[in-house]
Amino acid sequence: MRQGDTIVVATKNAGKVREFAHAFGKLGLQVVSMFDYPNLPDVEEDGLTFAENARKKAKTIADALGQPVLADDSGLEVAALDGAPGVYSARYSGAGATDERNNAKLVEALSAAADKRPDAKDTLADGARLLSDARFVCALALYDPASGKYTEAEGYVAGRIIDKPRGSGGFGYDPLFWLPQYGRAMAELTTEEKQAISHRGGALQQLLGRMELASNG
Ligand SMILES: O=c1[nH]c(=O)c2ncn([C@@H]3O[C@H](COP(=O)(O)OP(=O)(O)OP(=O)(O)O)[C@@H](O)[C@H]3O)c2[nH]1
Ligand SMILES: [Mg+2]
Repeated sequence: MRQGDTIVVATKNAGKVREFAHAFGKLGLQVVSMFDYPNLPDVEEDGLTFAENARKKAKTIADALGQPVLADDSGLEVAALDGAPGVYSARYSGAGATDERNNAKLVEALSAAADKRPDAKDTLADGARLLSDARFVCALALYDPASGKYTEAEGYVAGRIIDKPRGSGGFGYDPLFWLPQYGRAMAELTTEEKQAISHRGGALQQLLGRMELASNG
């Protein structure tokens, strides 16, 4: 990829588009997403892993457009829920899921069991309860239809789920994702700060390294 080039990201998530536009913008690359292309096929995200779904989204859209495409499949794994909602994070609260409904369902699911667990006794200064350990996972896949090859990367960030939302940045579960080492929720970080520590930022750093290696032969 060269300065001034465009990179296609196979996503319909405005929060992801914002984060990718920020990251690639710093490299002089412009991001376009599925919002910019009408008539693209729908991709059924039926994989059992983030990586599988990311590969499927990238390949379906890359084959349709006849050019390389990047896809992101990501989600939240909550320890007290045995890793749920995981690959179902976007649809956790069922048909017509929204970030608000997903967050409400998460707090409800955790609050019920929280009293029984020692790791759920901690509270923040404002009285918010820390309900469970959790992590965000992000799998990235870049597919090039000309070579038939994938370049892939995965990133993680650990935190804890709180029972009262904080901050207005980011998207999804960010207001409930407490970062003990920063003393803030993910939604209280700027895009720049989130990029530096997030699952998506980490995966992207790794992917860029692999793309450079690939293009250097
Ligand atoms: O608080 C969050 N901060 C993040 O940084 C983050 N990254 C992922 N998620 C959650 O996981 C789902 C992804 O599911 P997902 O990868 O299928 O994406 P999506 O369906 O929203 O869009 P698309 O890219 O598939 O079009 C999202 O909807 C969110 O609920 C996040 N939540
Ligand atoms: Mg999706």
